[in-house]
Amino acid sequence: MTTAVLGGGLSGLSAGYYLLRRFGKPLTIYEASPRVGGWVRTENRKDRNFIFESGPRTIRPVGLPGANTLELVEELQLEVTPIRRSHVAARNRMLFAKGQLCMLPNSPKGLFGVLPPFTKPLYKAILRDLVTSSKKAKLEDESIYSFAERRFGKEIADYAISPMICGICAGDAREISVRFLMEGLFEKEQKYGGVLKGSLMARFKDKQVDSKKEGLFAQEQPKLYARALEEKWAMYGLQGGLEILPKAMRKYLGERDVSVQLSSECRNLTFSPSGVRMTLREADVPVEHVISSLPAHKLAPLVKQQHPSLSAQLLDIPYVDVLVVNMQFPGKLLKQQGFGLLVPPVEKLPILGVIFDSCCFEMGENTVLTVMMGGHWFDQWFGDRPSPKQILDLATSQVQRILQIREEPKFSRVHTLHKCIPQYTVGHKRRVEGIRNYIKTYKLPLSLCGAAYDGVGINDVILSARRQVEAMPSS
Ligand SMILES: Cc1cc2nc3c(=O)[nH]c(=O)nc-3n(C[C@H](O)[C@H](O)[C@H](O)COP(=O)(O)OP(=O)(O)OC[C@H]3O[C@@H](n4cnc5c(N)ncnc54)[C@H](O)[C@@H]3O)c2cc1C
Ligand SMILES: C=Cc1c2[nH]c(c1C)Cc1[nH]c(c(CCC(=O)O)c1C)Cc1[nH]c(c(C)c1CCC(=O)O)Cc1[nH]c(c(C)c1C=C)C2
Repeated sequence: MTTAVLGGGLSGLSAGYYLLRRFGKPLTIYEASPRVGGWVRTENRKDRNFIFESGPRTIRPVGLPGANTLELVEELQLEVTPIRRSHVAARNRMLFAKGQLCMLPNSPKGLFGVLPPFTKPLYKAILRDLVTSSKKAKLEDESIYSFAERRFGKEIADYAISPMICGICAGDAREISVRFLMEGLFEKEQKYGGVLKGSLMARFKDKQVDSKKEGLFAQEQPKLYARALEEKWAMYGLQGGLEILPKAMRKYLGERDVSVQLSSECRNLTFSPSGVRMTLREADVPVEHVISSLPAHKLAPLVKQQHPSLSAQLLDIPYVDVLVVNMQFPGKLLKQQGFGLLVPPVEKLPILGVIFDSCCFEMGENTVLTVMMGGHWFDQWFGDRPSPKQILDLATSQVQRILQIREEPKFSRVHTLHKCIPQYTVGHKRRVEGIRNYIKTYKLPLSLCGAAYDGVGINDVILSARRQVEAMPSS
């Protein structure tokens, strides 16, 4: 079968990897830009011993999706930089709220004291879940904010859940589906009438799903995953930065005669009983099957001519813009060590959070920080399109205020990431089912993977590619 993959981000490259493994060639990946990696982009300043990441920097080695990524990392023989659970970057996460930097609890003991910005011990929120019955009619979906407020109270919704949502999808918890982050908890509540009750009952009643049962790994779990469990990794990066991963995937595929065509934007897809005609800038290419890893809003115009309703459904998945400002300061300037800080949206500040890169990874005598801004609130703060200098000045002044750093950054970068993170708003699961049902009903030789559908993290987009390849007919 001749197959084409659209997009050379992590999901498209993964689709190429799994297609090669399952079907062999011929196989081509078409990428619109002149590089692979999509949102994964590293600037490695070897000369000064620091790294700027404008996209992701860490991966979680958790569960089946985490094990799957580690299998790939192992196959590509990449050098990992583990961050163990005992590491300061794994233990310390902060909030900037009510005018102060607040450490989030990192052990069960922390649930019993009153830790700012919270005004009550956190165990009370858990008790509230135990005594609150699920009297409401059974819900198909709701916002993660309303779920958290219902079960744990407004304070938890504002100061724990809302910033966490910012730190994953730069979104507003009042709009994001509870299924995005808490599918398991939501289902337990709906089934057993409470999150805690549900978790306990499920231990006895529900079957455990493990990677072997799902048949993902032929023999046993990947060695690197076993190492991550044994060494208690909380997360990991890659030596040289995360862009090493897409670069290594491209090399791996190239060495096996898979063509990765850069600067090759697909402009239209025409479906017929014999397959798909892909319109590129200079040629039309017929193939039997297409796997699209494109953001939903980029795939929509390609199918609009023949399938306007599919196109409209794809456009119903919203995206947000994020501003990323990387900064380097000579010397060790941070008074508090940790992964970073998040700013709860109720604080109404112009930043979403700051990552302490030089705490996560060894960067010599440098302080490296990444400030993230915009997201759901992009237009509110940046609607009048400030210049890169104005954005840098704003980020610097926030960092100086919050972290009491007096210096100006020596090196910096400002990136505007347009429509970089999809928002799994209430009803997302239904929308994705609708899109996939349409494709099935019209028997389109099209599979969809990537961040738009089945999870926004690196593990999710790699696994989504694998699942789509496995679901393809064998001839
Ligand atoms: C700021 C930020 C921080 C993040 N941090 C983390 C993190 O810490 N941990 C984590 O796990 N995840 C993180 N993520 C998420 C992670 O980066 C994404 O899940 C992942 O990169 C998405 O990969 P993808 O292949 O699905 O999509 P993309 O990276 O969007 O790739 C799609 C590709 O398709 C190409 N394309 C578009 N249109 C066309 C066309 N018409 N024809 C051909 N090609 C086309 C694009 O150029 C692009 O290369 C972060 C994301 C962002 C934005
Ligand atoms: C402030 C903006 C953002 C920060 N990171 C991201 C945004 C939009 C993007 C992002 N971060 C994570 C993921 C992957 C989720 C997954 O499925 O693995 C994505 C897409 C990881 C992550 N980072 C934080 C949390 C709570 C998570 C979820 C998983 C985990 O618990 O490790 C915290 C966090 N993110 C940012 C900051 C400043 C921060 C906290 C201190 C930036």
